[in-house]
Amino acid sequence: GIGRQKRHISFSGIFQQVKNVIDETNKELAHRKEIDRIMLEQGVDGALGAASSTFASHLTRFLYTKNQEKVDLLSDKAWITVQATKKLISLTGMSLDELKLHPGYLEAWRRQVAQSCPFNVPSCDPTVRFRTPDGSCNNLNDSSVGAAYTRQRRMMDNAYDDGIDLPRKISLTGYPLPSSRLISNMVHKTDGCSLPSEDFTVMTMQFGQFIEHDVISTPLQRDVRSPMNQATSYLDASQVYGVDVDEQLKLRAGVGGLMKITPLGLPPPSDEPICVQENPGDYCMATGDFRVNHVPGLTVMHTLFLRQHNRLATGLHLINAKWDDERVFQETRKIIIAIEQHIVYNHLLPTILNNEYMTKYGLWSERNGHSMSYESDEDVSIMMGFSGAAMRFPHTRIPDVQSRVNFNYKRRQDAPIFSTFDKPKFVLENYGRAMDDFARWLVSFPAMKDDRFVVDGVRDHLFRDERGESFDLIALNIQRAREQGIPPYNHWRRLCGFQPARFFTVGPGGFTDIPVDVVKKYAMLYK
Ligand code: HEM
Ligand SMILES: [Ca+2]
Repeated sequence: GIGRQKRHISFSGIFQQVKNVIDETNKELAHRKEIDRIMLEQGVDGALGAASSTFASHLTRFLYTKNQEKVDLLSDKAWITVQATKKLISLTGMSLDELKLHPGYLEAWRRQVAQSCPFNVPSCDPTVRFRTPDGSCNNLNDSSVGAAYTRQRRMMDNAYDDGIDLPRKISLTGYPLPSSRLISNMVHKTDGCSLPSEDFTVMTMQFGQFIEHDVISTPLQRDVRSPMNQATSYLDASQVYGVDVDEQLKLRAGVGGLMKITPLGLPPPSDEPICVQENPGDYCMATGDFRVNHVPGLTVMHTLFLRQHNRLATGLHLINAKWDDERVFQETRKIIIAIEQHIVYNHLLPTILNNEYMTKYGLWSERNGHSMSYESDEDVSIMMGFSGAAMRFPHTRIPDVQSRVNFNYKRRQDAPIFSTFDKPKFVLENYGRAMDDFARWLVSFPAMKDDRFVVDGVRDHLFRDERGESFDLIALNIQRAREQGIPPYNHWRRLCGFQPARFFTVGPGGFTDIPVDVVKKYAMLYK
């Protein structure tokens, strides 16, 4: 039909067609931006931003856009790519797969889109001693892989309803998917069943969130469904130091390799105050990652690493008097990164993977010396299934409270977790000594069990405001996966070499790794 005819047009014809759709889409983008500008001037978006207790602003604190200019530029290009693809599909009558395989369109597309791509491939000096701030040049074969502000990747095709950018709304049966909140209520509500772990302290949760912020930071990108990562994908303490030279310089003291720290030993104030300041003297803290103020326990982790940096730098400078600020800073940073990696591999991962898998995948550190293993053809960039789903599993480890434990571990004072979100007043209490109290809690009280139950403090009362309205973290997780086109359960089973589940039963042909009571719930939820 039409598709076949069109495939025979000349290359210059194809080139012109691609050019036209891109030009047209550029014009549409300019128009949309003009509308946005007018809305902002008239206060529609502005009103949301100004009222700091609104849900919208709470949510944007968690999925915050760090470098608006950079993210906007990249999002615009991504938006144009998506919209122009849709236009080409309707213009040519070809399917997405046919277009992708068509040599003429592919070539015309590459030439024109690549030309306007704002991303430069970094050039690398293989002799430098230290990691770059943004993670580039770690892999000399592919210098931008894993760098900040590059794309997240997929393990398999996306599962958008239209294969391009439409969030998943329809199940395989053609019926609408159940509401995320309903799933959360039926499967993840504790009903008093959420038990403390018998093996692990709150620190396993808190250190987990801390290192998650080292490797993942998905910005809110309007209209574009293929997220980028604002963090470096490497475990390189970018949540401590930032992801570019400018960020690092802002956080550094400029002498002796030290980082800025207040006289009370706390992180310095941020010039972007995205936290809730309630008491006089409250201030939002600045670290390499903007999420530092989310809960007191997380602020503790940032403070620990900051103090440890300055402690090491002071010592290194003492024994290497000739080293300048830069040298002391970089040598210290290198040690801090090694410490963090050591804890991840030898202490955190074994709380998640059993001995068999730790050994099978060679995850333990060497007992002596260091490992020289490096796989340059391994793509280290964060996978969307990881940021959007798998790495969120420790949400089940979150306790309902954030607690202070006194110096002799005798008294404990609980604050409901929902009362602490984004409020630095908790750690600032008592001239910052409350930080120690929260730290003692992290290492002396249990995290919650790794099960399907999630405490009400984040499942019912996330960002609860004065009117008692709130979010549900688990419903957000489920919804986010649908928005990001993360493939459904059976796709992952196939990818892992298992048969897909065909019936709501346990055993052959059904679910094999989910308890029968949960399978019954799924049978009620899904067609
Ligand atoms: C105090 C405890 C925690 C709270 C209040 C919290 C809250 C949140 C919120 C509100 C989001 C954004 C949800 C969305 O709209 O998609 C989020 C995302 C996420 N959380 Fe948590 N979380 C906590 C602990 C953890 C822990 C312990 C881990 C893992 C070790 C974790 C892993 C993640 C990941 C991977 C994301 C996606 C981040 C991104 O793509 O930028 N969280 N969390
Ligand atoms: Ca990193």
